[in-house]
Amino acid sequence: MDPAGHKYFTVTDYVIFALLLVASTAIGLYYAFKGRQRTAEEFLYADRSMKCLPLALSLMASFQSAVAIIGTPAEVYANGTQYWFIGCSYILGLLIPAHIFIPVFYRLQLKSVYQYLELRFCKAVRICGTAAFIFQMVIYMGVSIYTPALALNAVTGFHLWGAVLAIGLVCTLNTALGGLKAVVWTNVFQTVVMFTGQLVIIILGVHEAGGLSEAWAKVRDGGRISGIDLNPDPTVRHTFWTLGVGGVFLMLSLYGVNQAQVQRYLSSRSEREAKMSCYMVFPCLQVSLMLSCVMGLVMYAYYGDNSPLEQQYVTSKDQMVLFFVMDTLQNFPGIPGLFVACLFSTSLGTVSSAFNSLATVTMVDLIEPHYSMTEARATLLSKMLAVSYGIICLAMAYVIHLMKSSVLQAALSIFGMVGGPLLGLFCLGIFFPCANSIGAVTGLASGLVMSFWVGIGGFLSGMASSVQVLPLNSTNTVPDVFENITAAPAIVDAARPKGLNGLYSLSYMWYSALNSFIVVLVGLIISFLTGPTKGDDVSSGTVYPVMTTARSLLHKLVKPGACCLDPPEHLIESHEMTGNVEEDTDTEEDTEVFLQSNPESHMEQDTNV
Ligand SMILES: CC(C)(CO)[C@@H](O)C(=O)NCCC(=O)O
Ligand code: NA
Repeated sequence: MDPAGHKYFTVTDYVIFALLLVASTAIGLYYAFKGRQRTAEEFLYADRSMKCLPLALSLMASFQSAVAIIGTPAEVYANGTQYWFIGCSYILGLLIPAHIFIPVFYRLQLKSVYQYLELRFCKAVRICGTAAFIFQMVIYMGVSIYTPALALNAVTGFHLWGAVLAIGLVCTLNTALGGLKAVVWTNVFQTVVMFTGQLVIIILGVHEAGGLSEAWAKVRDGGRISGIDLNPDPTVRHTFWTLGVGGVFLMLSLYGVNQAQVQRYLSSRSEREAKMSCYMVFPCLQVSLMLSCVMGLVMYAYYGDNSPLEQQYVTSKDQMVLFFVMDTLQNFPGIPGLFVACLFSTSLGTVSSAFNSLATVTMVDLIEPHYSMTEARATLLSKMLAVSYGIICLAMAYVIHLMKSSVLQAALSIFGMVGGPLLGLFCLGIFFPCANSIGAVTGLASGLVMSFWVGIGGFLSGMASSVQVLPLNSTNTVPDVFENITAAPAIVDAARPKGLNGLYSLSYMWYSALNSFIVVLVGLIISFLTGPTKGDDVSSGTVYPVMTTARSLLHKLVKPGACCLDPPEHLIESHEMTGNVEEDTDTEEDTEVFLQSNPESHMEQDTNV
């Protein structure tokens, strides 16, 4: 360690790190030459030929970046394992996309998820949705590129913008040259690196902390193992309700209606395969959550309350994990390099997946409907788009550099603030046949206004209150302007936020639920005032038949197996119309329910798109 507290990489570390970047680029190049990417369909949808295991890993990689690897342990170190309860939200957060969103989107054979909005409402709604998505992803990219670079810079003195540029360059190359197939396969590789890196660090870390039983005793005595917190107060940052229920809406906005994910569902060989991949995300996400939470515990077992932040080795809690690795595992050559590779790897995957989806929506939703062009032209343009977004996101990283906040909360807040209203918009279309276009646009606008009002209000009032109060009793809270004061319950009771401040101190985990609810509510009210859409006027296949499905499910519970033994005639017919019979030999039961409820709709499908 030098006087500035920097710890340095050895040659082995550099070699391992460099290998990661080279391997990621090589996979991109391989698919670039193998697939040739002659058509935009191939570039953006991998010719709709993907299998479910690589897709599942890739689905996970989209929204799992260095932010989670660095932010989660820091959260657990500071506030205990309460955050782990977000794992409960994965159940509904993945079941609902698999059984509601995937069937609707897959059968419409969409080119982008925003095309749904035009089919269901009108072109204006589609453009608003696309714009909101681009905005969300560009900010999120800034966070996920910047996070690993900053940590690396703070701890090893590695050049900050050098690291940012390296990520940007590798991802841009990958996306521009390789297309979706390359992105998916690099994602698979990166996920493996991520799991390996975390696992190795945990094992060695436990060893350094004095063995398993010693480590366990320390975290238990330090109060880091949290029991379930059932406090219904929505302003408490992390409780079972904010995480387990609020988290469902967060998950839906990511895994249900986000283009990056829907594009992966659509690229699979069959609807069944798409659903399976969504199911398979569940264990992968749980393992990943477990590893990052355990990492936080290991860090606590090693440092106790005497954190590197307090000893001023690092300046923010998001730098702690990497510092921990460099501090304890420097004598294991290559291990710091492996961990840095793991950090960069996860962010690389996220960024390539985002670039690819951004290029897709810009092409499909903003350019194609207005200008017609040849296939070759279109492919070239999608590649140029990937490059342009690369540059914009680098600029965004600089903006994030200027803001100082906890990266995990920043990323999840962005998902809730922009992803929440988008989720609301899709729910309005899918579940409420009466909603009309005016309602949809006004609803989306209200949701966005609400979200920025509460989000920015919360940010500012959090900043104000962190100046006044917080007599830190050294241990379990680390000051952080982006976090609500509710992190320290004792203080909150004394100064309970009132009026608007009550709204501002809403836990960021509720943002997605609140904002999507506002969109649906306002959307319905305006639709009724301006003349609700009549049932027959809704494009077929764009509404999920909630009541029919519920009734059929109920019926099946009473008479189990009835419909499986004796499928009605029209069911088989309509099945053929969807065009993927060869894959769907044993479709699950609820699919049949859905088909049964509106068999005609699928016949018109092809002419519709
Ligand atoms: C999306 C969740 C919440 C799913 O666990 C998780 O991946 C996460 O916390 N992501 C943070 C953002 C990121 O890692 O880039
Ligand atoms: Na990732």
